[in-house]
Amino acid sequence: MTSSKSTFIAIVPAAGIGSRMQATIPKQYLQLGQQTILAHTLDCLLTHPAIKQVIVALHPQDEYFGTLSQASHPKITKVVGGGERADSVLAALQQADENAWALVHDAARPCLTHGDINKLITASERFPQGAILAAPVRDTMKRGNSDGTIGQTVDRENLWHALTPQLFPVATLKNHLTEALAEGALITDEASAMEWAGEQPGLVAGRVDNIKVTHPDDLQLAQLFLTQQSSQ
Ligand SMILES: Nc1ccn([C@@H]2O[C@H](COP(=O)(O)OP(=O)(O)OP(=O)(O)O)[C@@H](O)[C@H]2O)c(=O)n1
Ligand SMILES: C[C@](O)(CO)[C@H](O)COP(=O)(O)O
Repeated sequence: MTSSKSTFIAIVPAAGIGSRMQATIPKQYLQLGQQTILAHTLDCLLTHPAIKQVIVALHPQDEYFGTLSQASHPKITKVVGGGERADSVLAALQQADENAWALVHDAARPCLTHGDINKLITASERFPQGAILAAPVRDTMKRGNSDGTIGQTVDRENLWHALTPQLFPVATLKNHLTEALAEGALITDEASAMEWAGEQPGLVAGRVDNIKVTHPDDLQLAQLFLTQQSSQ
């Protein structure tokens, strides 16, 4: 359980290639207004007063990070990421203070706000096993058949979109993630590693504009959200 005396670090998995974005460069380095997607994400984390360190996992052949003004920030630690997002997160956890709490946040989510970070940190005082930002599903959900037809309607009661940051104790997350990956478990977010180990992280309702830039049309949406945020 976090307290006002807890130490918080951020982990930013930024070692992906952004294949679904169909861009000529990794999507985290695409321009979003005045700076890149990753720069926006780092600015939010670097300026939050409770975050003491930001560990960024980079692709081994990354040739862009060094061009960011944030690269020389004293709070930044770089690590080499892995083949999957979970491997990149684990590489960062290896460099993290075992007594700290880690806010793991996708580089590809540049619209994160301090308000949502504060909400997650405050809520985690109620969730000793950690918690994640999430958004309740608002549409009727369908599971499709391979032929393109509707297979079934999925009950959307208590169905959430998992967002990031996801906040967990470094030592516990590192142990569970290591074991889950060694067992070949499918781990697409930090909470799934904790759930794999039998933990029950908390769900904290977050902003729906905290989108993950994944497909080409997400870029314009992220720009709109950032413009709206800066005018508030
Ligand atoms: N081996 C990987 C794969 C992904 N990521 C990071 O995890 C976040 C979420 O992953 P995703 O949106 O899937 O990014 P990509 O893997 O780059 O996208 P794609 O799946 O379209 O290739 C991104 O910030 C990405 O940089 C990472 O650090 N290491
Ligand atoms: C961590 C995450 O953003 C939560 O929704 C998501 O699982 C990342 O998935 P991706 O396929 O690695 O983008």
